[in-house]
Amino acid sequence: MTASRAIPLASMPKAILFDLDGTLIDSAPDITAAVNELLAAHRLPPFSVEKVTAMVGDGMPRLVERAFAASGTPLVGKALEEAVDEMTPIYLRHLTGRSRLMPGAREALAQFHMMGIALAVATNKPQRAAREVLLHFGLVDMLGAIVGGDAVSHKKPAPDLLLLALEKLRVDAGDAIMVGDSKADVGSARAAGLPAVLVRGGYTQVPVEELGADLVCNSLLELPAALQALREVA
Ligand SMILES: O=C(O)COP(=O)(O)O
Ligand SMILES: [Mg+2]
Repeated sequence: MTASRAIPLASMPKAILFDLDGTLIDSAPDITAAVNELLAAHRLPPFSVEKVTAMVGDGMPRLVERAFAASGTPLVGKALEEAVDEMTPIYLRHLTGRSRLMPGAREALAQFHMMGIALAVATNKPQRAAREVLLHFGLVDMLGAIVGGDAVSHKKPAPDLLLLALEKLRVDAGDAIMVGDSKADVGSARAAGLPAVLVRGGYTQVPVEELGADLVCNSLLELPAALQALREVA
């Protein structure tokens, strides 16, 4: 655990907002299967999980745009919109078969839930997809809100998703923290006025230490103790 800056927490937060892809779940293999099915329908060759992982983080429309661009057939305007529409049912067919919970995800959520902390997921993934994944892994009952990229006009790193989640939880930004894996998570947390915690092992292309988070954890297994320790020094 490394703190790059003192997290401004005098007490445990009233709410914790979690990113989904690369933070609570390792969904890159499913997302890759969806991308490759879409590309195959356009007679384009598949990409590796590593290659697709680098395209994830800014929502499904950007994923589709990046996949076609990387295939040497960039799409814009109506053609891109049509490809995104075509991707929607494909994406929904590849949500959980190859995905796993990240280490400590269930345990961390359960521990915070038991402590009475309100929990939400704020993800750039489409909302319906996010809900289905969380249902599959049996996490929905611990969550006070699930907000997805298509629920707002500006995805992370804009603050909109986090503010919507906080509104649903009825918690002020000053009483909450954001936990994620990438630049968009830190950006959205800064924009919404929340401390940002990053967890290693997600889908960032830039080392997490370089993203300006208040705290970096090796895994979600460390998170409950890390927050407790920060409270004790605050
Ligand atoms: O679907 C994406 O692009 C990323 O989703 P995330 O915000 O949960 O990381
Ligand atoms: Mg993520």
